Parts: sequence; C-alpha cells; structure tokens
Amino acid sequence: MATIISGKELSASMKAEMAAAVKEFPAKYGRAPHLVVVLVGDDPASVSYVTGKAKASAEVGIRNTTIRRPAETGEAELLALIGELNVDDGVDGILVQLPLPKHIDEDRVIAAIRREKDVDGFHPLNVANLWLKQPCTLPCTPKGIIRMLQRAGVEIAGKRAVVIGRSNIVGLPVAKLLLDANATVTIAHSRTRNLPEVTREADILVVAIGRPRFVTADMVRPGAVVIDVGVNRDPGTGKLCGDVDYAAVEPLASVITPVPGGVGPMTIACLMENTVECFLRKMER
Ligand SMILES: Nc1nc(=O)c2c([nH]1)NC[C@@H]1CN(c3ccc(C(=O)N[C@@H](CCC(=O)O)C(=O)O)cc3)C=[N+]21
Repeated sequence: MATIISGKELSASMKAEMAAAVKEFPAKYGRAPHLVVVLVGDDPASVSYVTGKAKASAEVGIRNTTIRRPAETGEAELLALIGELNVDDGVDGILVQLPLPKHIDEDRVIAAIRREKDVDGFHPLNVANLWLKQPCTLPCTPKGIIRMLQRAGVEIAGKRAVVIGRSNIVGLPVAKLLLDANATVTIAHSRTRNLPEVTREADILVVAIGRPRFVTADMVRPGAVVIDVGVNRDPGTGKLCGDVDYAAVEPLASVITPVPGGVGPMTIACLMENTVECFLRKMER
C-alpha cells in the first residue's frame, strides 16, 4: 500500500495561500497580476487546459485574458501579437499554449516572449539559467514534481532517480532539478536498451513518456517512489490515464502520484506561482 500524493489537495492549499497574498496586491501595488494565455486553433485538449488555467487564475485572484486565434494564423501574426504583449505594462505573464499548428515554429515563438514574462520557463535564457544554477523561472511541471516530493517527505539526496522521457518541457528540466537536489540521475527514453532493468534501479521513478500505462509492475523496484506525469486518453474508455499502470504498480510503490489529481493540478498551481513571481519582480524593480 503506497502513500498517495494528492496533487489536487496540495495545489488547492498552494492556491489558497497565494489567494490570501494576492488579495493585498491592489492596495499595495495598484492592481492584481495579469496572465495572458494565447491559444492558436481549437484542439479540444488545449481548449480544456486553457480553461483550467483561467479557472485557477480566478481562484487565486489573478486577472486572466485568454486570446484565441484561428488555426490558420500565420507565424508573423502570432509574433506581432507577442510583441504587443511584451511591451504592454499591464501584462505580467504570457503563456502560448503548446503544441502550436505545424506551420508555426514553436522555438521561434517561445524565444519571442520577453524573458521577464515567460511564466512557463521555456525561454532560452530561462533554460540556460536553470542549467547554470542562476536565478530563473522554473518550468511548471518539474517545479510541481519537486514540490510533491518535498510534501511527501521524500529524501532526494543520495538517491537513484530515473526519468523516462527527455523533453525540454519535463524530462530534461526535472532531471536537472533532481541532480541539483543531489540525486544520481539517469535519463531513459524510447531508445534505452533493457529499460525495465534500468528503471528497476530507481528509488525515484519519474515517468513522462506519453504512453498510456507504459510502466508495469516488473519495471518498478519494491518501495520505489513513482511520479506519473502522463496525461493520456485511455484508448478504450476515453478516460484520462497516466503513463503508469496504476493498479499494478501502486501496491509495490512506497509513494505514488495518481492521474488525474496528481502532477497536472500541480503544474497549474506552479503556473500561478510563476505569474505572481513575475508580477512581484516587476513591481519591486
Ligand atoms: N505553454 C504550455 N504550458 C503548459 O503548461 C502546457 C502546454 N503548453 N501544453 C499542454 C501541457 C499539458 N498541461 C497540463 C496541465 C494541467 C493538467 C491537469 O490539470 N490535469 C488534470 C485533469 C484535467 C482533465 O480532466 O482534463 C489532472 O491531471 O488531474 C494537465 C495537463 C500543461 N501544458
């Protein structure tokens, strides 16, 4: 029987704490923080994520503007919109929802966001500063994962951590944060040979590979801490499911995160935190 880390509960307490602080901002700074979310196209998953971000903003007292553009929007047009938001003093955070339509270069769009307003922590200068251990905006999902480990009282230093997945958004930055917390880190991926053998070495297993129920019981060391970053639709039921076969793995893990109600809500809470941090850095400059 594993301890289940509820991202739902932990994110709710983070949001409540932020709301109490943000309530004082209009009197202190003249206004509330303002997050602008840009959504290009109408992918249903993206629409639902963007709605989640607006809902969380309301809970915390952050002003949220969601700008929607048709899927055919040109890259130049999107870059022009970002340029306007960059120089708008009333905008503290800019998030461009990913993935973008194929005709738009995501890297170019991310790099166009003013670094001080990059609440995702995806801008090249934020990424560089993460790897140089300089002050930076941390990407929301990795930040949320570390928060969950801390909340569960998981000691990271000296442990073996295995991350499955090497994306810029989750795998690479979470590996860096675990390394900075003095874990011994392995980054595994689709081309890793003998993957079950590698993952069985893990005291802490972070799974961000994007395949429903990919991690089975034979891949997990008894007593391991298992963090499931997956957000998949079950091909059969259409329900949300993780990258971990939860029913099979939960009985042998010491600590595990569920899907839904795990890493996802923590990502959103950390996005709110990053928005508040960008706002405060600006106001205190
Ligand atoms: N620029 C950008 N920043 C992102 O942070 C970003 C993005 N693009 N593109 C897509 C991914 C995905 N993502 C999720 C956030 C919350 C949940 C979440 O809260 N999930 C709930 C369930 C939600 C539901 O029921 O659909 C849960 O796991 O309990 C899921 C996924 C942020 N992303």
